[in-house]
Amino acid sequence: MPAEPKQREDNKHTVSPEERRQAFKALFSYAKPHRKSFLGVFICAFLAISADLLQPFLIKYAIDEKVLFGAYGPKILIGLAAGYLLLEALSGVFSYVQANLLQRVGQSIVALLRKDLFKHITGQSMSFFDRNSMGGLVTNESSDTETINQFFTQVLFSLVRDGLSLILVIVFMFALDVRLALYCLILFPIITGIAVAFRKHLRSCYQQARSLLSRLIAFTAENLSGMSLIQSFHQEQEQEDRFTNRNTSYLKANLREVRASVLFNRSFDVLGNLAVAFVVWLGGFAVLDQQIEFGVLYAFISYIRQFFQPINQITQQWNTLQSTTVSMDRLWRIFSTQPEVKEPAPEETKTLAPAAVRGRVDFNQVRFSYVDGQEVLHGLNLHIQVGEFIGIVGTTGAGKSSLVNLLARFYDVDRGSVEIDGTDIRRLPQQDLHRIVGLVQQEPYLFSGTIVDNVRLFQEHITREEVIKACRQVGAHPMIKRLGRGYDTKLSNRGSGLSAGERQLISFARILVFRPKILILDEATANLDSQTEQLIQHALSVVAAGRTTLVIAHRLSTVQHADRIIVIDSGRIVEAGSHEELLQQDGYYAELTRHSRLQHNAPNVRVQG
Ligand SMILES: Nc1ncnc2c1ncn2[C@@H]1O[C@H](COP(=O)(O)OP(=O)(O)OP(=O)(O)O)[C@@H](O)[C@H]1O
Repeated sequence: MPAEPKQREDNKHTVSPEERRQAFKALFSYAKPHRKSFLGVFICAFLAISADLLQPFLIKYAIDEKVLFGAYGPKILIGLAAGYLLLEALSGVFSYVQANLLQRVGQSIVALLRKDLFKHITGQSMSFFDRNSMGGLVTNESSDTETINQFFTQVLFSLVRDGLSLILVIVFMFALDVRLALYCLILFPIITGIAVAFRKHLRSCYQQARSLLSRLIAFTAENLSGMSLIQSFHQEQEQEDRFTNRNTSYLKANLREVRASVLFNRSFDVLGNLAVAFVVWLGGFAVLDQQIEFGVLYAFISYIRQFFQPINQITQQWNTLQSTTVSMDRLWRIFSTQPEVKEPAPEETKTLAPAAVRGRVDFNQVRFSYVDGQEVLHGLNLHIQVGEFIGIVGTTGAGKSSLVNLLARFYDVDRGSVEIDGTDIRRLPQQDLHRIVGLVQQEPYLFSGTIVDNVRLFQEHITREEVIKACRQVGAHPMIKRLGRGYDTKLSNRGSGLSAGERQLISFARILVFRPKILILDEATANLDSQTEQLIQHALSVVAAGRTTLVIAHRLSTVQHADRIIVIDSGRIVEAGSHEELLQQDGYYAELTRHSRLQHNAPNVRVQG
């Protein structure tokens, strides 16, 4: 299978208008299954607004027909009062139903979006995680999806509800008096002009505040993860000063935003009162001239007040629309990234039943680079027999991890191939490959959960007994028994309560439980005391039995008994053979051994790395 050329997307890639259109189209596809609920929301909104707007009409009727002055006796008056209360109640009920329905739809959409995003991110290749920071992805998963919720529950809804409300107010005003309504419409472009101008200023305040907040969060996150460094170099005061600078800038930006917002809202109120005065002045003359009735004027004054509210609401959504666009761009960039490591095409796929795999591994003329033009492995050949124990040594940056990363298919080779039992691993479904190749990382990752959960990785079909048996075999049982609640002890924060050696033992037990035919071990660099060292050596011999094993060794003692030791230097295998053979050759490996002995003056010789 020929290697495909690398297509790595640029981190700073900007979203084109066409891509944005597609992004919004994709977003609306999430809303599609909720069409009926949206229709329900809009019907409820329409009914609530209508009930609201009918109230001034009732009062107008009561004034103009002299009901308020006892013209028809108390019965009609009571009837009108009851009608008014009924309209108020209906408006309340429909608003309540509409708000609930809308929140339910918005939350359901966002829950699904979050799920899809999580699935998409976990399906990405390692190169994706090289390019995207953890903090950024967490923001995408949490706040960007939340902004999308606001788009549905605020922006879209406001456009419809307030737009509808505005239209109905205008209709009611025309129904009352065409001339007065026309005068009022003159206000429309003035109000909109002011609102748009103000919003522009508000938007820039808002954007500035958001970007300062992002800076503050990034600074905090960076400091938390580098806390040990800060404390060991006594950098607390410097970091506090830098934090204070950022914090003060954010505070100022926030206050600026609040000032602009208050000014805008108060200006709108003043404008509203001026409009009322204008209507009272014009309408008052019309009442005096007996061109309109007093009730009409009363209703007009009520409507003119309601005229301002929706315009204000709609313009307020502008900020949310802005942040939705930014979030949408960010999410779209992730959703449109396809994993570089792809599943094989159906006609290329070869299934290897994990149980039937023997465990032969071949690296054939492998060339590989993380970044175009900077090759890390240069035409590397390595043929590993079934059940062979291979030690891989070499200085820092030699390419040891890169080699095993290719076998786990975290990345694909640029040229050449990696084969298991003679099958190119690019032809294997990834799920099968990951059952065949097991990995114990340099810093074993532990999830929040019990020891049992961590050994069986939350797979309920693996029994507790199997877990305990595996832990006994690797020698982790006594250590686990000493923990507060034994196998049910809850680990948190990546198992920070356990030592590096203990975490490694747990990850060895995982291997026994999942039984991969090929094992990759990136040995921990941490200094281990001799007792833990013995425990780990024993556990390694247990998990390596009957498996093809590749161990990246940072302590040469770990691989002294390996069937074969591979020495890698600058992306090439420079020596290969058993410990004794390599010492006899008196080449690079012998040099490494001498160097490590001199450096550490200890029986457990180490190589840099
Ligand atoms: N994710 C990455 N993106 C870009 N370059 C990388 C990446 N990982 C490793 N490299 C580079 O590839 C080269 C080989 O790195 P690799 O991690 O394979 O070395 P190593 O022998 O395992 O080193 P160590 O013993 O320090 O783990 C180095 O020059 C390194 O800087």
